[in-house]
Amino acid sequence: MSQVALPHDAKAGPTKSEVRAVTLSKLDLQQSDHFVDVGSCTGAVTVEAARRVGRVTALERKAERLEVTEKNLAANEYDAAVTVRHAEAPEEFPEDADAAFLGGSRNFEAVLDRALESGVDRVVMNVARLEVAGEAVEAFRDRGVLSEVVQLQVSHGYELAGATSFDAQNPVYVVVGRRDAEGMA
Ligand SMILES: C[S@@+](CC[C@H](N)C(=O)[O-])C[C@H]1O[C@@H](n2cnc3c(N)ncnc32)[C@H](O)[C@@H]1O
Repeated sequence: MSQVALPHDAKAGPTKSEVRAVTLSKLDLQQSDHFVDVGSCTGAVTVEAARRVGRVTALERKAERLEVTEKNLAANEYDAAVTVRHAEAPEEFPEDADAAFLGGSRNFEAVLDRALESGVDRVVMNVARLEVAGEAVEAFRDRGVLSEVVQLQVSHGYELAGATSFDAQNPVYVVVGRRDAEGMA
């Protein structure tokens, strides 16, 4: 399938394609999964997941960003049944989810609790701010689901004086939780 198209922009997104690639591999999505994207914003992760699983629920607390999710979904091909909801999680978090991505950090401990109650066995949270990353790691560890913490730093090459130089993006912490976690590998 073609690359994800994101013709519509929103502040705070998108999760960059390289970061999405790692995030999705850690989520280990299966066709039978019901996947929940908390903080869908541009819908970049929603679209990627909708190409891998049978059902997706996208939650976004900001109405104008949820509209961007919807418009970008319309610009892409996917097979999943996708539900988009204007809600601040844990509100509206579905009761039969299998895997979840927390791209937004508001209420994240309550969201994590709800996700685990709902039956999620894979959950990934991406965090840019160091202190929040520390809190996220503790929250995952306290619930016995901390499996991995990956720090990603991506730089993109550009041409400079006939050679290649790099533009660095901010680091991202990818906190990976699994129900069967036995602590960090
Ligand atoms: C960094 S952006 C996520 C980017 C998104 N993954 C993308 O690719 O465009 C975080 C988003 O999460 C939303 N958000 C934060 N906490 C939330 C919550 N508890 N429930 C729903 N949305 C939330 C914010 O409004 C924001 O749009």
